[in-house]
Amino acid sequence: MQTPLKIAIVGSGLVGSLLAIYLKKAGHVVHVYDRSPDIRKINFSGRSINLAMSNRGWKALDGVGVGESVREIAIPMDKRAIHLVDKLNFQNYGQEGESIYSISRGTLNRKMIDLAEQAGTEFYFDQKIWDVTLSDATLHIGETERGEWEEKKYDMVFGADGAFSRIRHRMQRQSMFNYSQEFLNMGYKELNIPANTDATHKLDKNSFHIWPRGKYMLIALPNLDGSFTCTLFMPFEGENSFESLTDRKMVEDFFEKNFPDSIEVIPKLAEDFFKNPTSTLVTMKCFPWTYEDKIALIGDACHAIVPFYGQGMNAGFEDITVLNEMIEKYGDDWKKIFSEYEISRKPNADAIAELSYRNFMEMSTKTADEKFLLQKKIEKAFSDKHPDKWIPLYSRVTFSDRPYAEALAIGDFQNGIMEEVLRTDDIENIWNSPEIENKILELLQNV
Ligand SMILES: Cc1cc2nc3c(=O)[nH]c(=O)nc-3n(C[C@H](O)[C@H](O)[C@H](O)COP(=O)(O)OP(=O)(O)OC[C@H]3O[C@@H](n4cnc5c(N)ncnc54)[C@H](O)[C@@H]3O)c2cc1C
Ligand SMILES: NC(=O)C1=CN([C@@H]2O[C@H](COP(=O)(O)OP(=O)(O)OC[C@H]3O[C@@H](n4cnc5c(N)ncnc54)[C@H](OP(=O)(O)O)[C@@H]3O)[C@@H](O)[C@H]2O)C=CC1
Ligand SMILES: Nc1ccccc1C(=O)C[C@H](N)C(=O)O
Repeated sequence: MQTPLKIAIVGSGLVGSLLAIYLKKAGHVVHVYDRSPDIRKINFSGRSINLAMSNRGWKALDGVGVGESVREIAIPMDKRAIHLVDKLNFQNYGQEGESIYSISRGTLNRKMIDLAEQAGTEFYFDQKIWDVTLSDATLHIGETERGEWEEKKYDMVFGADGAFSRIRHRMQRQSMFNYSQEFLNMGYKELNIPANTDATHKLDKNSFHIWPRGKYMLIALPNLDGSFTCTLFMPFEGENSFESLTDRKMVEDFFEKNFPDSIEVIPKLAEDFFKNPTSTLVTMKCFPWTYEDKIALIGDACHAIVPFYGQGMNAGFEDITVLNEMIEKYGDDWKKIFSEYEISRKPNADAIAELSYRNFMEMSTKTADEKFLLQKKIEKAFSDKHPDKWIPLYSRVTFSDRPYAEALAIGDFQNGIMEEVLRTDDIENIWNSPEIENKILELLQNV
């Protein structure tokens, strides 16, 4: 146990509420503030309705003994179901028994807040934090940005307030604070595939469904009630864009032509299309993440990434695992804890930002390419035979807890080898031969 401090966490999202449990168990007084009403008392209407959870997320949950109760609300997806215009392909994510898990954001967030409260955390909802005084960890809270503010002083403040963090906003106004933000020219819109009348799923429920169409794509993740949440990713402007679909008929014709097998399972297509918002996608990077032993950013507040690897929450949960490792190592030396935490996490946050960006291309274009599926088969066959010599990039990111930066570097090296292997004559027929195995073994020597 550390010497007890009075700690405020800004943001009762996924990261803030899990962090609260960890800090409470370390012996601190923990207050969590959120600008929104208590998510347990309202109909959750947020975006990105379900999330894919993988190893790093589970590790952080298991670290405080809450993984089991979250597993109860998770649906395993062991493969991609790739919907081409005229056929359906499948691609396993990992080895037998390895899956990513679809979880409802609302249900998960409610559960985490319940668990944090049971652990002794105090929550304050409908409390907007507009500013923080870095030197003495004082929060400035009020109804409106221009109205009266109340001050609340703490020993330490964590900014877990998401991609548009106010705590980070204050840190940005220091010299030597680096910051960048980049919006994609692509947005997303959520649609719904309802359950069958007997509450079964209309598509295979243990697959992550993808309709890859190059510059745009549709995905669907299963929910416990038999429905799927679909997300359409598409450019804002130009041909095949949100801007170009202006009436019901255009939307229906677009889906009929491009996602023919989705039409019959999305009954309220046009209605949902015009009712639901088109949301933006942003990558945000910054450094440092901490100020003295007073303030620390965590989760999306210090590394918002595009969602295409399904790793944003997982990376935020891993921040907590690493912070906790530093707490266990350095005891009450918070300056050391903070500096080791940010040094350890920053290169990995940058690496998963890059990998996430690249994964759009993999999902929307490569999954529709037979050569790519062949590459995956070769990698799997080789890795089954030589697990000590080859772990595919996807598995390093998703099914391991090795650093993201290492996954990125090794993944690039492996990709160079695969490009060469795929250039072999008649590779379509000899991909599983000793010749190819030996070629890979040989290329692996050239480190
Ligand atoms: C479309 C989409 C799909 C995604 N899919 C996945 C996925 O499959 N897997 C995955 O791992 N990740 C996914 N993510 C990323 C994931 O949603 C985020 O990484 C995760 O929610 C970050 O959690 P957080 O707690 O840091 O921030 P948030 O969840 O944003 O929580 C921040 C909280 O802070 C509160 N807040 C903000 N400002 C203030 C303020 N000034 N005062 C008080 N409170 C404030 C907010 O109300 C909110 O409750 C996806 C993201 C998107 C956009
Ligand atoms: N990486 C990404 O591309 C993105 C990730 N996310 C993450 O997804 C999750 C769910 O997000 P969700 O609840 O839908 O978030 P929202 O998009 O609804 O954002 C929540 C609040 O942030 C403020 N905000 C939104 N857009 C901007 C902007 N461009 N500049 C400044 N402030 C802005 C708004 O505050 P106000 O009302 O005061 O203006 C808004 O109410 C969160 O984890 C979030 O961090 C969210 C968006 C993009
Ligand atoms: N959750 C997501 C949200 C949006 C886009 C992709 C995902 C993914 O999880 C992709 C998955 N990891 C894949 O590579 O097939």
